[in-house]
Amino acid sequence: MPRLPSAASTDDPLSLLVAPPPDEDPVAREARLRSEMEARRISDQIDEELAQERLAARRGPRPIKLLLLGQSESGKSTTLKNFQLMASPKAFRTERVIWRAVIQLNVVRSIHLILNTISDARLLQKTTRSPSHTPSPSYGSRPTSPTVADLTSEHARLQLSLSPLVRVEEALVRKLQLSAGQPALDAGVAKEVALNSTSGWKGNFVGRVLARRSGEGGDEDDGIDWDDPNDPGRVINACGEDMMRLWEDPVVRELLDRAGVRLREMSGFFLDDLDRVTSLRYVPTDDDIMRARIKTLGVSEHRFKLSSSSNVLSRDWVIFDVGGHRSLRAAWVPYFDDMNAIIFLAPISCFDQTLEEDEKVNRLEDSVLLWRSIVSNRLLTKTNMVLFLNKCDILKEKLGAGVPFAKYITSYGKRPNTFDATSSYLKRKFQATFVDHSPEPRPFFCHLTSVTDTKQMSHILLDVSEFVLRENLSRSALV
Ligand SMILES: Nc1nc2c(ncn2[C@@H]2O[C@H](COP(=O)(O)OP(=O)(O)OP(=O)(O)O)[C@@H](O)[C@H]2O)c(=O)[nH]1
Ligand SMILES: [Mg+2]
Repeated sequence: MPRLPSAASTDDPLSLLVAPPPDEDPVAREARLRSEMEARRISDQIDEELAQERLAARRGPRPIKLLLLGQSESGKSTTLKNFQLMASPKAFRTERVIWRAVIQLNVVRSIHLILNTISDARLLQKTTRSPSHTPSPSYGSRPTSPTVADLTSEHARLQLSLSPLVRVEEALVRKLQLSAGQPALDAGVAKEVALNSTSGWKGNFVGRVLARRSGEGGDEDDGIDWDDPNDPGRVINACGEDMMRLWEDPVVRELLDRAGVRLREMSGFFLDDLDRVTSLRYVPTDDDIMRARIKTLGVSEHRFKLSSSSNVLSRDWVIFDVGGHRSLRAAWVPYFDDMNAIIFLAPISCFDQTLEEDEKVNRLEDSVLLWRSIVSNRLLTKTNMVLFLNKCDILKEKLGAGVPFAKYITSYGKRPNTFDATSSYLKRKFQATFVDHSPEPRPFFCHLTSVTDTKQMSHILLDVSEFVLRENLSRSALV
């Protein structure tokens, strides 16, 4: 068995070097022992100082922790994207390759919705012609559209020419879900593609793209391999003109209206940008990335440093993004402990919509109830609350198009159907809930937002960050 040399071992070069001289007299010996003791004292002192420094660095200024809450599609992940853009625009833009795939998926999903609506209408037309017809439950008691009869062979041609998009959709879903380490679902089965953000799908995706790029010498700037023969962008580009024809067709628009399919209000709507988005060399802009939609599963944690000219914000921040679907809300609770602030998003344009999870529940009502349960939660008594009354751009459009707010929110009564009046009314309602249900008095901090508007958000997020830091400082001064 091999033996380690002992301290006194004469063949250990280090022992030989530090050993006292064989002829050392008592005075020399005492001087040597004194200087060895002093050296040990200094060494111990240095060790102690290093240990203290390590401890202080570990304790550091604690990062500010921020949790994003709200129902599904309220704009949480979009708010996170704005924070990421503010903290590090360069890192944010390295992810354009992923968002390109997400936007392509959003586009082909919208086209499929249109094609399915046409197929349903044709089916309905056939069954209404048959003598034994009873109204289809999916169309309810809606009268048969006179425009169904206007569907021509050109529509049939478009349906056929756009059929390759089914495979493109499947390929995109597989690509994104495999990056997320999730089993790939059949694109037709999954109502909406959702990704488990805890598994770092963006990192996997970018990593694979970068690895392939370095192997094949692709484009250096945006991570997109323009020479990839399997790039879904090629089929999308080949179908581009027919997609535009389909979307701009008046008969198709009429069918969508009658079927209640309001594509412009849906998440991930890019059909008004088909010209650009289906071009062969399409690279998403920052604004496109804000509008791209992928549903969040699980909870993801994002760390970054914010800085400002005044250096007020130079702190580490950790932001937690969660899935807002009803089935995912129980996963929020473990994160309530030790949070400095919550940004709660309530999409106020949804006053005339119901939850995807439960079609009997009005979306705005769900937001108010959710807000009440968050502000009254005792675990969050010391947590600062920031409220974003979001999707103001869509609210303005809806009210401008004449959708009556009071029809859905009956307590609104006879007030004017304008953006100023409805948003002020909702702000008062949310504030009253906050004041009545908070266990302790807290400042009410609210913004009217359109979180897809990066310019507006850069100001709002600075304001929010300063508020959170200020409140955090005054709280720690009280402790
Ligand atoms: N026009 C407009 N669209 C918005 C706004 N806020 C969010 N969106 C869009 O709405 C969709 C849903 O937003 P997300 O940020 O993904 O919603 P979320 O709260 O993270 O949803 P879950 O992950 O399902 O919980 C995205 O396509 C966004 O681009 C807004 O203020 N205006
Ligand atoms: Mg999300």
